[in-house]
Amino acid sequence: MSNPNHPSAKPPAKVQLNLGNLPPKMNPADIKANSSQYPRTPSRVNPNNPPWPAYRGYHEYSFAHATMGVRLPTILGKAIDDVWKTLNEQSDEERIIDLINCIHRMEDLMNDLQNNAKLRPIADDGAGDVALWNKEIAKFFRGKDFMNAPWLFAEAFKYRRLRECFSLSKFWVDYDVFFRQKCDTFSRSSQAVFELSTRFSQPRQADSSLSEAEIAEKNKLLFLELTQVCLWGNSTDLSLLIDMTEEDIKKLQSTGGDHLAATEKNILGNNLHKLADYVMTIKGGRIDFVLDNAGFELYCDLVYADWLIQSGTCSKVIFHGKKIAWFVSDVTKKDWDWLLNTCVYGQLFENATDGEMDTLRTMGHRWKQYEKEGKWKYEAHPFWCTGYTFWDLHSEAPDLFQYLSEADLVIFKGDLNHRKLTYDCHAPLDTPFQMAIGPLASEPGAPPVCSLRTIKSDVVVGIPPGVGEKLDEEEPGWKISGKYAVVLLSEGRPGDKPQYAS
Ligand SMILES: O=P(O)(O)OC[C@@]1(O)O[C@H](CO)[C@@H](O)[C@@H]1O
Repeated sequence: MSNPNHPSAKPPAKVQLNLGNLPPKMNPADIKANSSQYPRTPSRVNPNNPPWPAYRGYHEYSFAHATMGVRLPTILGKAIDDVWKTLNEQSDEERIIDLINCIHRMEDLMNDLQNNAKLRPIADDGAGDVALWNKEIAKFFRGKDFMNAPWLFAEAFKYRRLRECFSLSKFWVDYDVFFRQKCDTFSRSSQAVFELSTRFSQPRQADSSLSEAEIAEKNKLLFLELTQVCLWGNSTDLSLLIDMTEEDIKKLQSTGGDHLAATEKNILGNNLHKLADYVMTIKGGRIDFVLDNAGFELYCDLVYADWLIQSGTCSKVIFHGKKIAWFVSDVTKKDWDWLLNTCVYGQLFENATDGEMDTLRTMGHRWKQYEKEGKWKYEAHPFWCTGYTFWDLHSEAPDLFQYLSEADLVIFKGDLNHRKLTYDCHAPLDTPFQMAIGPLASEPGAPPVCSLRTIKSDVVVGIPPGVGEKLDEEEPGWKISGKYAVVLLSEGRPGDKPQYAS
């Protein structure tokens, strides 16, 4: 038997080798990204092991690290301030005490975040998504904490825990800690709001002097510009830009023609023209938006969707929003209603002229009419607020997949949706979009999918070789600045009948 106490069982003293002529060591991210075992074969892929290596909070080189360590506690701190503000406006003791308990639960969450606690099951608050959350935690994240679970799951988990702080209360179940901020960004966007309303409030008139070919060409050009308005409307999301001045916002939201021509250069993966060619073939169809941010971005989405209806491209537009307050600025039904009603009845913009206010009201009335007639529909499937990526949409939410498969096009807005489409992992920059989104491109019945995304976090795919590498050298912050974008299109398999495991 070997004796562990014998001197020969001790490890040898360290031998120092002089290795000055060997090539330098790769950093861990590069080792993983270059490894030949990626992408993982489908049977080895799961939420803790995406096709390429996951981003995790402890990866100091990634935006995940800054988010988990600094952004999330800051966002939660501001949310607690918001609740105190609400509490100070209350008079009923029972409601006050109930709200104080919500604050205590938020403080517990802050404590868990700051001390990197393990991810625990979601408390049974009676909501339909609890089983799905707890199944995922039990299967893939047992013993994982906020920093070593994949960033996407850990971050989504934080927002579901925040929901739990209120869903366990008696009076505050639907309280949205971000609602005040969301309304505020819209009211601070007056210049861009009126730039669009003064152009688009009047119903579209067909120009009888033009030939069909000329009308088609004009339509295409307008579509190209409106798509850019819709794309860049995403650059002012609240979670990154909370402390922006009015001037900063104006610069980002500039919607003029020259500005758009210049910004097309910043679309690094650019299927914009392919998208336009495809959309021009749709007549009286259905386009779905998987929404991102409330306020100004939603307003741009609505201007875009209004054109899709008026041009005859669509007879129906479906907007997919969130059931609960999510990632600070995501659209909920309350945000949707607020925007439509504020356009018609609001007095948000102190310096606006009566004429400008009229244009906003005209558009608001038309939009509400679309909703009444069923041309526009707001939906909120619970799957959008889970920790699953869209690689699991087909298997975990077959009803939603079936519904999306009936659309002529599904447009996913923003950074978070893009992360979910691509499994939020370290895929090479030139990975084709179809490959990066997996089943949502390859499953029978997969609809045509477009990602309109200003780049605000690490995962980037679908860009030509060499472009990202050059930016890495010249502008190391390019992946989080929101200055660059992608417009990527997957054709899907729309002709094929969806199939589900029995
Ligand atoms: O989805 P959006 O509004 O375009 O961007 C959201 C964002 O600012 O916050 C997310 C969560 O931290 C990141 O994916 C991204 O940086």
